[in-house]
Amino acid sequence: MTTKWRIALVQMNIEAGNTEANFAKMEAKLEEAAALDPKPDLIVLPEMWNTGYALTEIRKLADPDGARTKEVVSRFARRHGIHVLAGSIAQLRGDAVTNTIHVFDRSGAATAEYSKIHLFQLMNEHQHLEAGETAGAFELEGVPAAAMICYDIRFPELARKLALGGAKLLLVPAEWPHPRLHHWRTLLQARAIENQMFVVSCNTVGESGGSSFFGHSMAIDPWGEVLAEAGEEETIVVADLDLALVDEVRGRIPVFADRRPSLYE
Ligand SMILES: O=C(O)CCC(=O)C(=O)O
Repeated sequence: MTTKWRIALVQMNIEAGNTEANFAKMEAKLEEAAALDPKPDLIVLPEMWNTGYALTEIRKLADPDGARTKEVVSRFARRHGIHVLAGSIAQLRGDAVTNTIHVFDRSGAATAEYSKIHLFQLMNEHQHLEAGETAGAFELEGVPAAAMICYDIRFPELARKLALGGAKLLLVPAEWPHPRLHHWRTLLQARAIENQMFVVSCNTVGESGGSSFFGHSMAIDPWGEVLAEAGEEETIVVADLDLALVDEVRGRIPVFADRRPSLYE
């Protein structure tokens, strides 16, 4: 199993409520990422890329059972032999809408699904979306990985649980606005340092519904070093990770062995 992973983060502007434009852009961005040389092993899309924060009409706009997303992204993954974490989408499930990630492997098979656990009240998510009920742990070609969505990163207990479950790589699609850039950077670095794992985040850019999304998609190593970070424009961020660093850092400062959970759990 290779420990070297090239990851591409699609930092894109989403047009709130315009699913056709967003699907077209997403497909174009996937092709652009696949054309990188060398080509990435994994492409990550941002949060709710199909609809943006068009929450008042979200039931009408959400992808029923994620069918359209699954068909398009699965076909792309298979054609290019690239893993895709299809950001999250607004997904219609019966009567409810969830904020859901789908993961596809190089053969195009859907290998994991995760719905945002913590809904962000400041942007009224709790009034329009249904929260997920399970944590997002999965494997990428034998690599233990995990996903959290945006506001989820404010909950260190969740990241710790995923790390204790073995995750070496945490993937974070987001739609995180100004003025909390310092929260975003600090929280992502903290999750990487305290859990001694890679944290890779993909944010959106642009203005919508009075919010301004700042980008700054990042790849952070288990030592807390920022390997790559975007500015505030549309771009594809590329990061080359060597997952062997996780075991090295965990061996150097044995945080997991030194835990005393009986005193604080
Ligand atoms: O926690 C924050 O400050 C931003 C979270 C957010 O925008 C979201 O979860 O959609």
